[in-house]
Amino acid sequence: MDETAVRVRGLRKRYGDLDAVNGVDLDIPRGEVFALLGPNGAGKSTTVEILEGHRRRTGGEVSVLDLDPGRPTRGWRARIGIVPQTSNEQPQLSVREMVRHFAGYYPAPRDPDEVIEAVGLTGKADARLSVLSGGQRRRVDVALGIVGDPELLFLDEPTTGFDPDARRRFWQLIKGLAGGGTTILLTTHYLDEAEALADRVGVIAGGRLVEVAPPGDLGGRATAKARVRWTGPEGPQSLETDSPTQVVAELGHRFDGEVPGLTVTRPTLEDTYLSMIGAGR
Ligand SMILES: Nc1ncnc2c1ncn2[C@@H]1O[C@H](COP(=O)(O)OP(=O)(O)OP(=O)(O)O)[C@@H](O)[C@H]1O
Repeated sequence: MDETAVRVRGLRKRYGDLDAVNGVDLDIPRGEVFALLGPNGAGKSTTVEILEGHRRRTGGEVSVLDLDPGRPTRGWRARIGIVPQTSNEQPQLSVREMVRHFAGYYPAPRDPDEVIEAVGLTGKADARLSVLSGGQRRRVDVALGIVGDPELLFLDEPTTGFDPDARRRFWQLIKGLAGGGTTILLTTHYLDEAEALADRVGVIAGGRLVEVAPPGDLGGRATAKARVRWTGPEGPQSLETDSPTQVVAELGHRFDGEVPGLTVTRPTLEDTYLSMIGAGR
């Protein structure tokens, strides 16, 4: 068995004159949680849909769980789970009926009630989908994506519409799946989500992967200088430094105690991300 779950070389997708995906190379090892970040229209969904076997590519080579998704088989489909950006559920069915119905498509599904519990919908198991809130429906989508006990799970903007508590619970669920060895590829607009979940993040802008790195290293964050700010007798002061601890110690001496207005900051993932996609535009 290949230890690479997803292998992409020179992937291209053209819509008329538009190069929506323009030469993407990517390897995702088995067991990794990989987050694809990028602004609206960057090419995230197009890339993911090609990997899922739901969209034809214009060029390049793709292997997903050792198979070309351009020629999917039934057996291969059963090994992947998909939470698409928009779902087409049957509003007249209950949550339990829907999850059971989907479980029937897979050779070795998870227990539907356990899956409903995992997404926090036990109290709504008998409710029709038509009466659920937007965030609750999204949780049903996640349940349908995992009920087949997939080796590889695609999540396209999975927590859009979730309240903060539901997002945290969803993150726990994803961490649990990842801990059990499921490979996960997610797209998201939430930087905190990428930071909380992903082993590595790929930033895509204008159909190209601008960078792939662990969230802490993205755009040189790990080695970025810290900025120390304080207020001196001459007014607000600011200094960029590799050794903020030393600077703060010296300031402590100079002020003989508390340093007025002292802050030490490094670029956040959001700072880094915004400068990266700014450069990619
Ligand atoms: N079926 C299609 N026909 C023509 N153009 C398309 C089609 N699907 C997507 N596009 C275009 O391809 C580009 C990439 O779209 P894609 O949906 O992959 O972006 P995305 O990164 O997923 O964006 P979002 O964050 O808004 O979901 C966009 O400019 C979009 O308008």
